Amino acid sequence: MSVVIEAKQLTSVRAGRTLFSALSLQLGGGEILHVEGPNGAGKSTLLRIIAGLLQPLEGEVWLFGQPQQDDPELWQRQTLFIGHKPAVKAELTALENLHFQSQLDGAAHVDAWQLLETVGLLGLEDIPAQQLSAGQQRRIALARLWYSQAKLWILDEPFTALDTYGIELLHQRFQRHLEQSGSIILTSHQPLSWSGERLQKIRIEHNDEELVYE
Ligand SMILES: Nc1ncnc2c1ncn2[C@@H]1O[C@H](COP(=O)(O)OP(=O)(O)OP(=O)(O)O)[C@@H](O)[C@H]1O
Repeated sequence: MSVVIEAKQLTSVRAGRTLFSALSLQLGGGEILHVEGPNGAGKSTLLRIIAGLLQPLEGEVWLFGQPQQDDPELWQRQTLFIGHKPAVKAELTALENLHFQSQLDGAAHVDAWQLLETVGLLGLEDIPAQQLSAGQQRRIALARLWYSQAKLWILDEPFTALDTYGIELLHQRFQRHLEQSGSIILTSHQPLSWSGERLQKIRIEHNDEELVYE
C-alpha cells in the first residue's frame, strides 16, 4: 500500500498553548483517519496544517513522498479541504453555488442539476443559500465530493447538521472513494461506521499539561 500523506513531527502552539507536539501520522490509499478529541483540543488546527492552510511551529507534511511546499500544483490537484463552516455564498441559490464552486475547482464537466439531485436538493434550486437550513447548506458544501478527483479528502466535521439520510449518503460516497484507493482525514464527534484495517484513529487530548495521543 502506497503512502499518500505523512505528517512528520508536527508541533503547533496557538495563543501560547501547545496543542500538539512531535505528532506524526501516515495514511495510505484506501484508508480513513478519524481525528478525535474534546472541543478545543486542536483537531481543526491539525487538519488545517495537513491541508497546507496553516504553518506548524515545527514539522513537515509530505504528500506522495514529497514535502508540501515542493509541489504546490500537485497539492492543489490531489487534496480537497472542506472546513467545518459550510463555505457557501449566502446570496447565491443552491444551483448557482454549485456552478460557482465547480468552476472554482476547475471541474468544467460538472452537471450542476445532476449534482443537486444527488445531494437531495432538487426543488430547492432557486432559493438563496442563506434561506436554506444548516443541513441543506452543508449538502451544498459537500457536493464537491461527488466530482472531486483529489486523492486525499480533508474534512472538518462533515456530518454536522446532516440528517440520517444525509449521513448515509456521505458514508456511501466515502466508501466509494476508499474503494478507489482514495484517503480521508476527518474530524467527527460521532463514531464512524468503519472498523478494522481501513480505519485509523488519533486522539488529541490535554490531561492537565500533558498531551496524550492514542
Ligand atoms: N485563529 C486562531 N488564533 C489563535 N488561537 C486559535 C485560533 N483558532 C483556534 N485557536 C485555538 O486553538 C485551540 C484549538 O482549536 P481547534 O479549532 O483546532 O480545536 P478543535 O479540536 O477543532 O475543537 P472543536 O471540537 O471545538 O471544533 C483552541 O483553544 C482555540 O482557541
